[in-house]
Amino acid sequence: DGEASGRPMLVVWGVVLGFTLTRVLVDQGWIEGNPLTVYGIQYALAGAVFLFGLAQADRMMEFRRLRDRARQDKARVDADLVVEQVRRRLIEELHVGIRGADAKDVEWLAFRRLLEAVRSLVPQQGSSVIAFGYHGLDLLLAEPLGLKKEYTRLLARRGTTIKGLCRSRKPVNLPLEEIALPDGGVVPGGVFAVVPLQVAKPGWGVLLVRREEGSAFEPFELQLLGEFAQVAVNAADEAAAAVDLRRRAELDPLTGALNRRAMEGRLQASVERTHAERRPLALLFVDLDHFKQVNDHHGHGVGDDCLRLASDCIRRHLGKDDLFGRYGGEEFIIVLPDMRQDAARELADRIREAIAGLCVVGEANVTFTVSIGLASRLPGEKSPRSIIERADKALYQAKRGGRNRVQVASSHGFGLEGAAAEFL
Ligand SMILES: Nc1nc2c(ncn2[C@@H]2O[C@H](COP(=O)(O)OP(=O)(O)OP(=O)(O)O)[C@@H](O)[C@H]2O)c(=O)[nH]1
Repeated sequence: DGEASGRPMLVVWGVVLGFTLTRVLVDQGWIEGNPLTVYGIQYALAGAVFLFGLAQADRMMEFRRLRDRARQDKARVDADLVVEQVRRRLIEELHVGIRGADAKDVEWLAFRRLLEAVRSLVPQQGSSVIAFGYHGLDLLLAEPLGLKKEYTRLLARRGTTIKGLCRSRKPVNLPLEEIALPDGGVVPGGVFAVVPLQVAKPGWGVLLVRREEGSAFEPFELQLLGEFAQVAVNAADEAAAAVDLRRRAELDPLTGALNRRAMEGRLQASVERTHAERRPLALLFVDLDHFKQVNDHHGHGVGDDCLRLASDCIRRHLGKDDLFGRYGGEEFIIVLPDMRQDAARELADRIREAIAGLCVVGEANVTFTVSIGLASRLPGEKSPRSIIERADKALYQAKRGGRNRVQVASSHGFGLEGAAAEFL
């Protein structure tokens, strides 16, 4: 550039030099004077000054252009840096925040983190994540506090449109008019960035980001939202898979009951908690009667079916805080925290009766029964071992007493007879 603007100046200075020589020759009388030979030097100098000014203006403009471009580049780099920082923070938070979280909280936590991240990146009036059938959840709604109602209404009115847009799997702008409802509520309006979540079918999910009407999201914003949503979905998928793996490692594959190791850990915690809170706890030892005969007469497959049926039946009788584990081949333990002995006995009887009514349908219809030993945590008792021992003894008595019955353990001989029988 410098070379290009320098060339005309060189020519002009050459012309000035030429006219200076001509003037000298005129002054010496060697050539004839006329306006060109006498004043040519002034014309050439004026031209030189004009061209110099032009070149300077050019340089100035070029300088401004470069400065503006540098500013834009810096702004872009700064913005990219902010995006990367937020992305890194989101990944870290997802990694730390949802690992080890309760299985039921994993998705919700991941999407709350996502909403916080996009709020700091994309100017908006509010955002929410809505997902159906994701990881087996009916409906998952993560939204800023206090806006649950609005988003629920939005879903009721615009759910089909939003779901339809999710099919394209690409983030898009969706302008929506606000709807005033007869009950005084409103369905929020504005421009919505509809960002489909890549979740396994038949589930579907969307990140919705709202802005005032007339301020559509730029393509780079939509792309950013799509990328961040994907980061959160991946993290939620991984965390849910890890939870699933942990859960499976605790379950008995045949019956789906807790395996013995997991059961012992949970039982210990449950006994300690009820001891600390001075609450009752009942434990049932359940054993299938004459199970060897079932196996011998009908085969191991039918025996397995009996174990599965009995387990499903027991589970149907339990609450969400009760524990159910397979303790041995055909032995199960049921832990009923916060349940007094009377109630536990009634429950045990209901389970016994229900199992007696089961039937494995096959070549022969096989019915079977269970015997149950019941023991309660005694006041002051904080270890599961003695409770299991008592329940086991009671089970033995139930077997000796003719099977298909519930036997309540006696607390005699455990040195706790004197303690208040407050849980019994
Ligand atoms: N089909 C099947 N059988 C099992 C499994 N685990 C243990 N068993 C069988 O369970 C039977 C337990 O028999 P026993 O301990 O003699 O007791 P029982 O025949 O049930 O007699 P009582 O308990 O005295 O009523 C054995 O035959 C085991 O082979 C299993 O996973 N599947």
